[in-house]
Amino acid sequence: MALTTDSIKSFIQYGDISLAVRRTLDAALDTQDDDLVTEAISWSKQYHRLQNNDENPGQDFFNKADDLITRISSFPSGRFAAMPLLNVDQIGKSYSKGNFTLHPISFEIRTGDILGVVGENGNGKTTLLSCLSGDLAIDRGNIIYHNLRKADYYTIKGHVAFIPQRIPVWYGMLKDNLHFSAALSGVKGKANELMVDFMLERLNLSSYAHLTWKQISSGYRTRFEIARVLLQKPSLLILDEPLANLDINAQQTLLTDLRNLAKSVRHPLGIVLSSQQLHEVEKVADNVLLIKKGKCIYTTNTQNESAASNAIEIESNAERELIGNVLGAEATVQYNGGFYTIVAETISAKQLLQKLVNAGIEIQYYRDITNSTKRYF
Ligand SMILES: Nc1ncnc2c1ncn2[C@@H]1O[C@H](COP(=O)(O)OP(=O)(O)OP(=O)(O)O)[C@@H](O)[C@H]1O
Repeated sequence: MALTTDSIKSFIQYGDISLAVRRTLDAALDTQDDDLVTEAISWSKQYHRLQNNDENPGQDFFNKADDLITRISSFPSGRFAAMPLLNVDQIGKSYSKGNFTLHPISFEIRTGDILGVVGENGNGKTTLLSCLSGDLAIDRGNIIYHNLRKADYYTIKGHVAFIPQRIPVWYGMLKDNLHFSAALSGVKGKANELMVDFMLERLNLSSYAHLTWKQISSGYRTRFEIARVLLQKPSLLILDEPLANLDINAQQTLLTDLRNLAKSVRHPLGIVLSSQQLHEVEKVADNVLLIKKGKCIYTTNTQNESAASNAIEIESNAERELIGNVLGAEATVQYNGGFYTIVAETISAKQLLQKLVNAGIEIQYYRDITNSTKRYF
């Protein structure tokens, strides 16, 4: 576990304590040593207590970190190996009412993969996700779930977890629902207590454990739902717009956590998530599908062959005419209400930026979108 513990040490060194705590919990779980997991949970609780009281961690906190890191690193590193999970071959779907059609689409997902599904409202993201989760029957094509012997509804449901955009109401306390969820997947007795405690800490829900659905915000309901389905150990986790109810920090935390969860040594999984937050999704996804009017018009897996020009996106108060004059015939400039999209075939994204800066144009925001789905939005 030397690699993992080295990164935890560096998070602590640079003050990224929250990240260090989350990674330590994951690494402790990967050791499968219950005592170590219990101690990591209590260390994490100490951190959250300090945070809630606006206090800085003291020496005892860092000593405990050293102790946990040393013990975790004495375990052999498990090896993550990507395995085929799902093959989606030319699937399509129409509804009995209305005109919408999801046109044939193909892709594959392996354990450890994150697939981002992006597109504007009403373009078919939820439809595609519901086909993958088994909630909607497909009209054509084939989905192969590699580690299932049968692909009937109940078997798929035991293997694929789907978190909808609007989290359904649950009854009773959050903690009891988690115990129930773990029990449904066969985790009983002490192991159930440990795993629920772990999940509450891991998703920073411990101080909400005794609250009900009505008493927590929509962002926390999303976190609760993630904790609940993870206790059922799915091999494919599908999340419909999970970022929608989260603040910007929580979005980053969730995406980094999903990245790590997918490649967990103990329980690797595939993840599919839909979102409007294109750039955020592109940062963590292995492949991004852009769906427009029910058609997959772009995937990042094929972009390397198709990106024949360079593109940047900038935010600037400069007039379009001035930008156009500075760049001349080498680039086309488009204004998209707030942003300029600039495309050029012969000059690189960096050179485009350089020219603008050299001409004294003030730029509030810049992004190289040469290989981004954003170009096709
Ligand atoms: N049960 C249904 N019967 C008929 N049409 C439907 C049904 N469900 C969805 N649609 C239509 O299918 C299209 C795609 O909807 P879908 O929810 O898949 O899009 P989306 O990209 O997820 O949108 P959003 O980002 O708003 O959630 C829409 O035009 C919607 O009206």
